Amino acid sequence: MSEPARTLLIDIGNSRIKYCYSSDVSALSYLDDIDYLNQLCKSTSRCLISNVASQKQLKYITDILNKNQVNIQVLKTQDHVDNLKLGYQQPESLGVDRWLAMLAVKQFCSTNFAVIDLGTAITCDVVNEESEHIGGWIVPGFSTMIESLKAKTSLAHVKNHYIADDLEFGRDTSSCITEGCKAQIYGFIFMVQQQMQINFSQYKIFVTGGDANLINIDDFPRTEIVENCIFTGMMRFI
Ligand SMILES: Nc1ncnc2c1ncn2[C@@H]1O[C@H](COP(=O)(O)OP(=O)(O)OP(=O)(O)O)[C@@H](O)[C@H]1O
Ligand SMILES: CC(C)(CO)[C@@H](O)C(=O)NCCC(=O)O
Ligand SMILES: [K+]
Repeated sequence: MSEPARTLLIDIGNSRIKYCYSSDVSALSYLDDIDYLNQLCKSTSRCLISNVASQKQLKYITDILNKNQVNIQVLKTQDHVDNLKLGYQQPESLGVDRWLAMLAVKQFCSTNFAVIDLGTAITCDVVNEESEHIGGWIVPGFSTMIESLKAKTSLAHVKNHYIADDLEFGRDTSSCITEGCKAQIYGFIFMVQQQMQINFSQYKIFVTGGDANLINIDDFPRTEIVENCIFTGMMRFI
């Protein structure tokens, strides 16, 4: 029997490329060697792409897909999909990853919500019960904070291995950095919570992204982790 038709989903993130098939969005892998895409093309005829990296990066990937006769759809941020009204004056300038994360959460959440993506950048986007995107925040992500701290100080030589399960005060340079940057993320989430509390009587907060495992979610009421938000959002276009 031939394999069922399935679509390849590719998320070109700021620092790495992830992919999965529409048959199982939870089984995501990292495309560390882009040329491996030639292998992936053998089991698909269609591909959806979200890209927040460079056009050059996107072209490299679409060239491989075209060569393998895979049908490509590059997703672009659009206003008024699934009734979601974007808060930007120029909606198309809102990152497609942020838009897809909001569309993903809208699939299962009908109350006011904030979605926080802990990636290379950390973003927060707030959507009310009327499906209006109120706005959001963009700050450096965990690794980005550490890299910029090292670039601007004489801490460049410090190796950062240790990350505590719960938030701790550091007792050497390395743990002061990792725990301190973790504390920045805790602070960010607490501020999201405070603003949600001020604006809404009912709300939920969802956390996603590569660094979601850094925080202890039990420390935050009304907050839960949702994995693979971007791919779940992409499934809307299958
Ligand atoms: N091999 C890796 N490359 C990059 N980041 C990694 C890697 N392994 C773990 N990480 C962690 O994942 C975080 C990045 O998260 P994520 O993978 O969601 O980012 P991304 O690929 O840039 O996508 P996004 O566009 O969502 O930011 C980094 O801050 C880092 O701590
Ligand atoms: C903010 C990031 C870097 C987060 O990945 C991405 O969504 C992006 O490049 N966005 C474009 C700018 C914006 O969303 O306002
Ligand atoms: K992100």
